[in-house]
Amino acid sequence: MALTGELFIASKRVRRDGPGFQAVAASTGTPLEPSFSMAVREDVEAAAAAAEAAFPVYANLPREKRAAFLEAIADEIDALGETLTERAMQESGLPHARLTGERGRTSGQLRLFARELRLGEYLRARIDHAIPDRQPAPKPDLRLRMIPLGPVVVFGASNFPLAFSVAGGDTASALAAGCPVIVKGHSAHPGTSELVAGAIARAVEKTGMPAGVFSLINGAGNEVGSALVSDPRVKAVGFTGSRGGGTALMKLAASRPVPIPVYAEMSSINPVFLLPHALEARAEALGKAYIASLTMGAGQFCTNPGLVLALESPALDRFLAAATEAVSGVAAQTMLTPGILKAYENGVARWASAPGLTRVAQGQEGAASCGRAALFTMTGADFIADPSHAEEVFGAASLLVRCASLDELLAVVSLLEGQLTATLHLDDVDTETAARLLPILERLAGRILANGWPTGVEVTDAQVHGGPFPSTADGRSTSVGTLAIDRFLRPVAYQDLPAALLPAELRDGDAGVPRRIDGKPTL
Ligand SMILES: NC(=O)C1=CN([C@@H]2O[C@H](COP(=O)(O)OP(=O)(O)OC[C@H]3O[C@@H](n4cnc5c(N)ncnc54)[C@H](O)[C@@H]3O)[C@@H](O)[C@H]2O)C=CC1
Ligand SMILES: O=C(O)CCC(=O)C(=O)O
Repeated sequence: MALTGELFIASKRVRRDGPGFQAVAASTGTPLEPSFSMAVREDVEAAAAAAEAAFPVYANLPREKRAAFLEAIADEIDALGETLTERAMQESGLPHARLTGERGRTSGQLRLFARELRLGEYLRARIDHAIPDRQPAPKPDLRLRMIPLGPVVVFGASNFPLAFSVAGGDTASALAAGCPVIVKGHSAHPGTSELVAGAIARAVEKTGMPAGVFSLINGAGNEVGSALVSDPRVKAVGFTGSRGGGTALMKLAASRPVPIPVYAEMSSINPVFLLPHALEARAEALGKAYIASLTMGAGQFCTNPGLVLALESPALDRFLAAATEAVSGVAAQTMLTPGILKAYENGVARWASAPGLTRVAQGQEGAASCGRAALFTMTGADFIADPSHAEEVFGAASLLVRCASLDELLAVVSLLEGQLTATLHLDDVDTETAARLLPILERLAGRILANGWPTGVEVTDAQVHGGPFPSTADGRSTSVGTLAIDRFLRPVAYQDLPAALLPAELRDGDAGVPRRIDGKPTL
């Protein structure tokens, strides 16, 4: 399937003849064909106008039609097969197996949202019948359901060119909610983006969706993204990327005449707690598993275990010895972009020159495009003196904090910012310590794991991939799993409306969706 380098405005290919840009092969830096069009102001305008025009039609389609559209996108993505995987490999430097899995995850989550639409539970339909003779005043008839917000802008993420990009979780959940989507493509993988955008455009055509339901816009710098977030027709933003980028967009969205929500997933160091008995029982195995999680995908996961906390003990020395040995054997890995590699190397250099931090191990050297894994340690007391080292170093670098006591460990935890995950390694005998930590971790993170590693996010109903700031902009939501749909919905109550004006799900009789009627759950 030949790439054309065009944008997609209202599901149609559009070429811009001005200066373009090329992707580069992540592993060699060699430019890849073709040249990609860069959007101009009119493209932002056209995409926003088309999304606004599509919104009332798309939002009010029967749920079954939107479900069929999501499934058609999934089928088109699956049909791209190796063409998609190979281009994503070239552009991202990520390995074949990872991208094959990510392709399946991408189509899988679209199908999961189709199921969510059919279930209808997300509508939170509620009916409180009127009581006209209630004293001292009659009770009105009230009915509630969730409705979509309006056009959504999604920023494709560099580190998941499929599952968090053009047809990734943000797009799938926004489309499921009934919101048209304008994607700001990531310049690191424009070919991958074009292939997926083509799949969405074909699904739009095949299922008869309004064309403005989808656009893909590329652009250099921040101009196009800022223009999209500032457009009054845009009603919400999904973003995965840097803390600087995410907070800039939050500020921009908050300073609009009509502010809008930004669901930004930004930085997280995902603390891992090695509780004493678990550490004693399996120090070496934990050390090895830690490094496997840390170095997966060159450490370019926001769920990467960037901080490990444990109490000083001989078992901790054994853990560290095993982790050190494992890191030393890790081959350098291609990083996503030269910018991300540079940011990683700067982060590692900052740690290496910081007083109190010791680099205990490095991975093997590699090509110029590759990042080397790195393992650092420091004491709890030094961390408390300078907690700035808790800032995310995006890549395969991690910090082990050796604490003198549980109180010191708790003092370290109290200095941490919001996290996507917190992990406990524990045995039965550690339960009391874990129980002390648990309420603290609930306040700290969106997902709490026991005896596992935080990388790899299962896409399910009960998933939370979110957490307090700065792991995300709004810890009340998740960007993975079916609850992600909530970000793009708002409740509307209908008081005393005649049945003919009510949406089907709120009329009396069997509506085929779970509802709460006069305080009682149905279905
Ligand atoms: N924690 C995480 O999940 C991730 C963190 N990162 C961090 O971000 C760094 C840079 O990676 P990128 O993927 O390029 O992220 P980025 O945040 O620099 O860019 C992501 C997207 O947002 C846009 N953008 C960024 N700042 C903007 C602004 N002020 N106004 C308008 N648009 C803006 C960019 O054009 C791009 O499309 C990495 O080195 C890493 O530190 C990157 C990916 C994931
Ligand atoms: O670990 C995963 O599957 C998702 C991680 C993620 O969201 C990210 O790295 O941006």
